Amino acid sequence: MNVPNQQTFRDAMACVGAAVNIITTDGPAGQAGFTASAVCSVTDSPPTLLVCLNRGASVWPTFSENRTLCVNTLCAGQEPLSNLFGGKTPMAERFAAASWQTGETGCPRLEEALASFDCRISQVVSVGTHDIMFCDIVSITRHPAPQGLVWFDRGYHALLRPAC
Ligand SMILES: NC(=O)C1=CN([C@@H]2O[C@H](COP(=O)(O)OP(=O)(O)OC[C@H]3O[C@@H](n4cnc5c(N)ncnc54)[C@H](O)[C@@H]3O)[C@@H](O)[C@H]2O)C=CC1
Ligand SMILES: Cc1cc2nc3c(=O)[nH]c(=O)nc-3n(C[C@H](O)[C@H](O)[C@H](O)COP(=O)(O)O)c2cc1C
Repeated sequence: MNVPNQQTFRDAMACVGAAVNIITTDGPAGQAGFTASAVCSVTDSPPTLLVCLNRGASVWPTFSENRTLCVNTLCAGQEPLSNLFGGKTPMAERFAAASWQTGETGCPRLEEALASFDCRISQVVSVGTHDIMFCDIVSITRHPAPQGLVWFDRGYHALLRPAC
């Protein structure tokens, strides 16, 4: 069997467009957030998302202990915020760059995100380098921004949507 190597996999995945999200948490282990494209709807009954987090990331212990998170889906114009949460920037600097509300779980909810999903982590499955966090959705907030944002071909692209 000819198993593709890491670079072949990444080159192929670069063609798979995905929404850009900032995943936040707050709780006994403190506040943390990171940028994620590996977010997916699992089922609507009960409403459930999954989020994949590299166990080598500095934020991993915080999410692992808090067991709550908020998925904040970004709109066009929020690329600089995505870069801050995707880099090596200190946590206080990441959060200082935007306005936040506190969700029902205590997690920071990004004002003006296209959609925010406030969640409790129900299960965690480790596969290779990543943890798959299955998330029960506690509440949803939406914002009528005119353009979505996708990560495609290693860059950001705005998506115009009809009024909703
Ligand atoms: N799922 C993940 O953990 C992702 C991590 N990233 C991070 O951002 C950096 C830059 O990404 P790109 O500019 O898109 O170029 P890239 O060539 O590093 O990655 C291309 C695509 O491969 C996938 N990918 C990259 N690293 C991965 C990983 N460790 N595990 C699973 N899938 C992965 C993603 O779909 C990504 O868009 C990556 O090297 C990685 O550190 C980016 C996207 C997803
Ligand atoms: C567009 C984009 C998408 C990303 N998607 C993921 C992801 O789905 N899962 C993940 O573990 N890391 C992802 N990353 C990398 C994390 O955002 C980054 O490792 C995180 O900020 C932790 O960095 P730190 O160790 O400096 O705190 C992504 C980065 C970018 C720029």
